[in-house]
Amino acid sequence: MTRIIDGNEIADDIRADVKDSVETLTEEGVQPGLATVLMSEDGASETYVSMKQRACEELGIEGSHIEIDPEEPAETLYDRIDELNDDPSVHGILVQMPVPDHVDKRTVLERIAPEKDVDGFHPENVGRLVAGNARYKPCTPHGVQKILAAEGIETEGKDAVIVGRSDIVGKPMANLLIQKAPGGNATTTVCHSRTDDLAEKTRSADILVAAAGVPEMIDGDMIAEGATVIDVGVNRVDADTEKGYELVGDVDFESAKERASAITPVPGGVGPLTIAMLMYNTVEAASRQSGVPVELI
Ligand SMILES: Nc1nc(=O)c2c([nH]1)NC[C@@H]1CN(c3ccc(C(=O)N[C@@H](CCC(=O)O)C(=O)O)cc3)C=[N+]21
Repeated sequence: MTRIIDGNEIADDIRADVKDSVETLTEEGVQPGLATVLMSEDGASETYVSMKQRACEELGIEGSHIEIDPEEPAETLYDRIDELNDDPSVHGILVQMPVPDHVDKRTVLERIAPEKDVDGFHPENVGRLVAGNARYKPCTPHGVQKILAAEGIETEGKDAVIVGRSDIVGKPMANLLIQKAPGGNATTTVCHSRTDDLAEKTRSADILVAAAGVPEMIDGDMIAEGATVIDVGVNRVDADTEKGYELVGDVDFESAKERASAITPVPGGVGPLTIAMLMYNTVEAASRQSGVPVELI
């Protein structure tokens, strides 16, 4: 029987643990704070940012939110980042991606103080991750590791295939899976839009991570019998629903579940973990910046 992985349940356990650590910090007079910055009128981005703020509220993390009109000059965003860097009540800063075209993404990522970069996207933090000395593991790949651990899926010695080479999922996922560390030690292949014979590669996977951002591009015949399938895709496709869209993954769930031994659904798979790990990183940031130790698993 194929196991349908319940991401909400795994995220709940992590959030409970994070909440305990928030209490430890607040008892010591440290109120963990996360600032989110949105410079976009995109509906999906607005939804994700409000979900992050709601998660803060639930866990007792002080959430603050800044919205910048996407027509504003890039300097407005850079200035706000500087202010947040200098604000001791803010331990974590997240600038929701994507930013408008006239804003230089690299400048944004480099402007955030590395200690407050709870996304783990600052080049210093990327470098540390690659060197096996991560400060904050990027939320989505970290969440995928938590799913595999919670489900008892061994990575060591296994063939892991990632489809997608983005800076926020594909590349850090590959780095975590090849690390000489628990949740790593996998033989890791990264595929992308220029890969010859993608299906041949995906069929060789014991663990397949789909993170290309292309709706339902991975179907059952691209998956080995008994593989673990982790679907990172969150694609909004037009549909005759109340919201006017339907959320679909990068995996064709119906055909994939006939072959996989375990599979994450969309929604309710990786997404909830992304938010839980953001809370986790924020608490870690507050602990490091205050010197008050916490125990996070
Ligand atoms: N600086 C930055 N950091 C991010 O972490 C970041 C970002 N920019 N830009 C966009 C992506 C996307 N992302 C998601 C988070 C949660 C869900 C999530 O919880 N999804 C729910 C459903 C949500 C819905 O109903 O739309 C689920 O899969 O069950 C999805 C996607 C974070 N991102």
